[in-house]
Amino acid sequence: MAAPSRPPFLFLIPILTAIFLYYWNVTGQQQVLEAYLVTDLPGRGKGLIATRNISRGELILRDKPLFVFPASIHGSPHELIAKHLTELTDYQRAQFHGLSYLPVSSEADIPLSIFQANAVAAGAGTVGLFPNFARLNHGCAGAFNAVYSFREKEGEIVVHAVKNIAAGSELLTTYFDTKRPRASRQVHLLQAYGFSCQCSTCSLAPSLSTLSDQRLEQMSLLYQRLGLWSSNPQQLRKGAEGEEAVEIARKIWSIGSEEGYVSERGQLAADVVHICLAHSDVRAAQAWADLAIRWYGYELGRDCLQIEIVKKLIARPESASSWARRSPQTLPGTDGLRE
Ligand SMILES: C[S@@+](CC[C@H](N)C(=O)[O-])C[C@H]1O[C@@H](n2cnc3c(N)ncnc32)[C@H](O)[C@@H]1O
Repeated sequence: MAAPSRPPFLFLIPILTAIFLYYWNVTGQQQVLEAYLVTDLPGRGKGLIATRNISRGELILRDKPLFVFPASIHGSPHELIAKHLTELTDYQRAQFHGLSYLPVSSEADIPLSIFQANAVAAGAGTVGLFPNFARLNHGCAGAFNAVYSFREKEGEIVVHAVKNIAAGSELLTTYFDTKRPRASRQVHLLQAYGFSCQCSTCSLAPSLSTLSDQRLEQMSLLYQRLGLWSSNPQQLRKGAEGEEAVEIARKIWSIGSEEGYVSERGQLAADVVHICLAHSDVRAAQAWADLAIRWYGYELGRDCLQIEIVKKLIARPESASSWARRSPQTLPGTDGLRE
């Protein structure tokens, strides 16, 4: 009996599959899907575990909100949440009800408690509930390895790795500014989120914890001093001047490296760009701009708006609002700063 003839295009199937898988990998789509799994973790509900090594700067997840709210509302938050819930699909409602919440005195309070335990800022004056992102647990100071940011244009939240993360490690973001001592962080986390933090920074031995507290407090004070800098000479508010201001930024950077606190660095470097431009030092401004672009890329993604702004600024320094507003000075660059 003659063998049934096979359609001539069948041989294309494995080739097309290989091309598809290659494209899937190369574009990073697969990486986004497979970078983590959601699992139960003892004493912390659910959390995200890396399923493979993740490199600093990788996009870990992106998420659309189930719904968003104005940050301050006039009516009853219960009613507003109830209204939003009726507008969700069954699947979305199940996602919402599956999220964690703080202890409540009555069942009717559960939706609000879910919202309070999980919602985050979603642009100016707005908070949103992002169902996949909401599974991300918290780590303080040197313990968190991922940061989130809201993309106005896409209306979604994105999470990027700010450290290299080994397969099997938990992905942790930070719920608030943890540049403060352990005791104060613990009080805040217990009140606002109902847990006693056991992250690697909170679990340091007492002597190391004291050193960590000192570093974090110092970082915070230095940020305050840097915040007093103004490009406008009429607004001298006890702020550090030129070289001193840049040295403060360098000190913040170094303490951050020691502590393992490697966040907000894109913004820090971008602030120094303005200081350098105010003192007409384009060479130093360029060095800080390079650093800002690199760190914004890690923290917010290489396609973020902040990078566009820095690039435009450094391409036409004279167009900056801070340009040459202070006396010309040669300022410190970025040499010797550790990653
Ligand atoms: C936004 S949710 C995070 C996901 C949550 N674990 C879950 O099961 O859906 C916030 C809640 O997670 C828990 N959580 C977050 N970080 C934690 C940590 N480091 N240690 C213990 N519990 C934590 C707390 O119960 C907190 O109220």
